[in-house]
Amino acid sequence: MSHEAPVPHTDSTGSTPEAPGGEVAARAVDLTKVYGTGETRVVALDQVSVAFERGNFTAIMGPSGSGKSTLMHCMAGLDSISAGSARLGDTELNGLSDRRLTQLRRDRVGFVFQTFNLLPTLNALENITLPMGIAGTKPDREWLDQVISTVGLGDRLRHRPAQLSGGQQQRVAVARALAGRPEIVFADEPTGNLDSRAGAEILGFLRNSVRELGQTVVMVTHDPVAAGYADRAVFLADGRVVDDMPAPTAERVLEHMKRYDARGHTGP
Ligand SMILES: Nc1ncnc2c1ncn2[C@@H]1O[C@H](COP(=O)(O)OP(=O)(O)OP(=O)(O)O)[C@@H](O)[C@H]1O
Repeated sequence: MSHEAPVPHTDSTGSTPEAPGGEVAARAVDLTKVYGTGETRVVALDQVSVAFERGNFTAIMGPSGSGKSTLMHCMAGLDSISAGSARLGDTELNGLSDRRLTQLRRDRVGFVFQTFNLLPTLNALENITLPMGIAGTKPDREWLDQVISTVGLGDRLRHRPAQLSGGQQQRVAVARALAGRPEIVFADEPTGNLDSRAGAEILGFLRNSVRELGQTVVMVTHDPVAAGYADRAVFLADGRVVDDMPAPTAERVLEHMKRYDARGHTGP
């Protein structure tokens, strides 16, 4: 196997109450994000501390406006941080220049978006390998084959996005996110534009990428069924972490959401 693809770092920041297991892939400590000033000031994240364990599949849940996407964007280096710390491996993101953040996203993070975000003029395989082309790294053939077979794209690699169903396009996006063997994959409502069957397939692939390929996945979702595929569900409300559920099932997540809504977000 070639060693040109980025290999996950092996720093051992250890187990903490915020990451109930082994090594930590990404960690927020007292992470605060404020948008705007004066009357338009919004505290989107209010001293959030959470750690995402390596080789784990975490769902971030919470009502609309609770800060899910903001947390993901700050942890992925897509948005700046107002106060506190966000670390990817042992790299502190707070204070990194735009250039370093761009490099970090390119080399160490995989992304899956609700809207697939594929380039229409490229075929599936070209879309999958494009980020590596930009980064100047050569695909690790064995890993790439494994990823492509995991997401079941073998006979569709020469098709362009318009010739693929939504579910197939999202499979390409998942393969693209995994192709560079990133330290962490962030998925923002990855099944939001799919019917339940295609959604289940994508969630199965994300879960397999964790179980079989050892990847680390953090997924923002509104959907209790989607959260049921994860190893852990972290619940946000009003910019704070309000609950942390190991081994979530769709039923328990739904029950939690009902209970929490019934309390009107007033805390435990
Ligand atoms: N660029 C921005 N400028 C100003 N306020 C913002 C910005 N982005 C998010 N916010 C505000 O921050 C808060 C958290 O937003 P965020 O998008 O993180 O929530 P969310 O939980 O992902 O919501 P949804 O489920 O609706 O996507 C909201 O009050 C939102 O209005």
